[in-house]
Amino acid sequence: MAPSILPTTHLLGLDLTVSVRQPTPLDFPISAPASPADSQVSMSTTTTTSTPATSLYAIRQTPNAGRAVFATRRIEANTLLSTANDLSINVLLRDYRKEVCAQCFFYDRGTTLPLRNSSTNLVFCSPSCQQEWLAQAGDIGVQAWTAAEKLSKGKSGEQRDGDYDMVDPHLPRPTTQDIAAAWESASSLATQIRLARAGTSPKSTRKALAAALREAVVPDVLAFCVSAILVAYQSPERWRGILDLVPDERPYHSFVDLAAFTRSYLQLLAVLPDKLLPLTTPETLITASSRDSHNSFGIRSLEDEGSEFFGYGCWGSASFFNHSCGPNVRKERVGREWRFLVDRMVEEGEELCISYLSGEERTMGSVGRRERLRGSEDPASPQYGRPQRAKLSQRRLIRVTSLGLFPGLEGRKMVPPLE
Ligand SMILES: C[S@@+](CC[C@H](N)C(=O)[O-])C[C@H]1O[C@@H](n2cnc3c(N)ncnc32)[C@H](O)[C@@H]1O
Repeated sequence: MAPSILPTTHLLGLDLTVSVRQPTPLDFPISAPASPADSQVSMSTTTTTSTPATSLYAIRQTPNAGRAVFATRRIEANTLLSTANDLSINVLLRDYRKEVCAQCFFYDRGTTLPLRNSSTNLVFCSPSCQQEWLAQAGDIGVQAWTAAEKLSKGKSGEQRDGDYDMVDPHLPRPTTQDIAAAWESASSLATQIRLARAGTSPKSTRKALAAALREAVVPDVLAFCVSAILVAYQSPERWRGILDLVPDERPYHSFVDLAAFTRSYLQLLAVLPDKLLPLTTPETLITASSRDSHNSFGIRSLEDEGSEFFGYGCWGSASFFNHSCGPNVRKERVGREWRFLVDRMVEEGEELCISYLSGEERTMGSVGRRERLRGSEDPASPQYGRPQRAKLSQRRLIRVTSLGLFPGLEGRKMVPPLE
């Protein structure tokens, strides 16, 4: 039966121009590099087609929308298709760190949660969530998050990079060459910091380390990088899941964004536990950004149509659904899991789609939705016409609101919801 591809495109009149990536085997070994990889600024760009363990659907290549999920038999309405419990890279926005449980993302309309871990500054809704988080993080995770928290808090209270928050979202996205050059230019400082950490350091290398620590911190970017490095270190299987996702070769939405990542890299090189240093590399961080960009799900409040955007995360197994504005699959977050349920009866061979939109976007007109789904308004850009996922980046959303492009939505409580 012929697959029904791009239902939304027709509904919205979108002119999507998404290139098809051929599935190829994974080429990125998970093991730590033998030596610091500061001169490697490449990312792994291959994807493979996973085989889900279900008789309900299969993932297949489509002519013009990459891989997609197709029903392999008739499925009744309200059938649970899959449960994604493989949260890997994720960020809980700093502004919400006292209000959202770091384990199950419970949120009670802005109430500060009762249990706080003093070294990481994370809060929990219950002792069991706290214990579960600690067990999953392990000693190395606690050490890494403690080090990041110290950096974010700074000696004189909270540090914020003003430029980062205020950047114009319409600035051009860095090209792949810009990205390679930025990471390359961080490499000599990185080498010095590594030498200083190894204790074989003349004064100049110790200075490099001190300089990295004096730079302004962007806590949410730092958290993204810590999370990525920990996934790469602790969960080879989940990291492979990340590698399997469709990459965005231009994941940084501005030069300020790119600089925040290279700076976070140097800062983390200066403070993370020794064991994590072999994976604290441009390759890890570029790979993480490139996969996160089109594959993250927003983590939102469960009430008020998800008006509170707490953060975002990658659930590798959930990232093969394409977007439709008339989806036949609905998604529900239950704690750290996503559940996908068929909304109406589907026939064998039908494409199973979710909506990438949420909150206010669901009630937007087609023009507004089309704008939200476009990666770029520049037809020359490879992002042009590409549907973008939720967060696409919380960083961008925060800036959009701070620039007042959504009048009345200023302030972090009113970040415009995207999914
Ligand atoms: C989360 S991934 C979905 C799975 C993806 N197609 C793959 O091959 O892995 C999101 C990406 O899929 C593509 N996509 C999703 N929905 C689409 C649609 N309705 N039409 C065309 N491309 C779509 C876009 O490239 C988007 O960036």
